[in-house]
Amino acid sequence: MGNSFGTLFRITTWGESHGAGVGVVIDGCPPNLPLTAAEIQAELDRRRPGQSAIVTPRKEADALEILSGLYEGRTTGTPLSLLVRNTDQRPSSYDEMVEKFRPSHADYTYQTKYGRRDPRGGGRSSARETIGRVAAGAIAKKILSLTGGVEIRAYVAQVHDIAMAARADFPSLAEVEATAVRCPDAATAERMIARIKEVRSQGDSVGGVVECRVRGLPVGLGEPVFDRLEADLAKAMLSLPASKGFEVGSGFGGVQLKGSEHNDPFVMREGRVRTTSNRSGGVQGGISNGEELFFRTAFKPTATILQPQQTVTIRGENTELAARGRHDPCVLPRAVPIVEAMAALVLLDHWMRHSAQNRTFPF
Ligand SMILES: Cc1cc2nc3c(=O)[nH]c(=O)nc-3n(C[C@H](O)[C@H](O)[C@H](O)COP(=O)(O)O)c2cc1C
Repeated sequence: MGNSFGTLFRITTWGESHGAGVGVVIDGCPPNLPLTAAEIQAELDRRRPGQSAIVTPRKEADALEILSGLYEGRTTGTPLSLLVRNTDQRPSSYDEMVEKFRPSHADYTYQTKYGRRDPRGGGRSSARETIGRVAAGAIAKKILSLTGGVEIRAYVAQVHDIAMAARADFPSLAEVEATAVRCPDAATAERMIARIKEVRSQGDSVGGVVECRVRGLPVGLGEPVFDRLEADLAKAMLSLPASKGFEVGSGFGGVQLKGSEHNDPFVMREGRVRTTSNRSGGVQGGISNGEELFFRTAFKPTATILQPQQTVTIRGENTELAARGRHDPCVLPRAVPIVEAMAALVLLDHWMRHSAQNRTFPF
């Protein structure tokens, strides 16, 4: 229940923030894929805490161990089990949270639903859970790139009220990784970093928007009804901690246009059906149309802030909480590889479904 994602390329994540470790079991990975721990580690390093001055200082190497599913450097087609041990736990930072609910975090709802919870760092609600998603997503990304040259690029497009100008070309990975905030526009990135440092010094936090673009997708991924490509992407993105909004293509902005302004005209180009604009964001009728996939995910300001806030105890008493512990003043820079991983998981799963239905039989 609730800990698995996907249909043919299926993952189950496990583990808590301050338990022994976190990880993922991947079912359905094709056999014979060349794979090393180092390739997966590269993606985990983009997600890990302590990587820059604007993220949580928790010191975790997030060193990956592959426990199963790999033999002589290639996948075997059997379940892959990937593990990252927790090393820098300081559960005493969370003593107050045993009794007091952090406003806008998961404490109250978990406590009420289950009658008990692991208050050390949020337990399962901690973003440490996303390590398993990023590890599995690294494998999905590799398969997608080998299969059809699919490239997935997420980046921070907005922090608080600082937004980068819309960009026509596909940003390179080097541009995204060039600054600690992962915004490919260097001047905007500087302003974002300054804002994050400013709110952090006030014991406060800010949110923002991650944009994601995918090129090299074939026409045909997705379903016309419930499992529409954008519906599955929306679920993937809204399943991330702190995400609050999802839009594909023109999104909410599209409501300001008329149909005549919003439609993407078709044109024949180099023997292929293309569109001259992309307000659809690469999806029409729930199915990829071969244009660039484009979607945006909004993340709220980090819930745990170091200022005193009004709250309630588990015994129902009004009280105040000034949180301690190590927190991200803005989750956006670390959310980038997580968004890419979830996109890869959705796209590979739909690629496998599409292949199974449309390419298996000789009629
Ligand atoms: C990369 C990343 C890092 C996060 N770091 C923190 C953090 O340091 N402190 C915190 O309170 N929340 C953090 N969060 C968000 C919480 O996990 C999330 O707000 C909480 O689970 C409640 O879920 P909700 O905000 O979706 O309702 C982070 C989220 C992401 C994606």
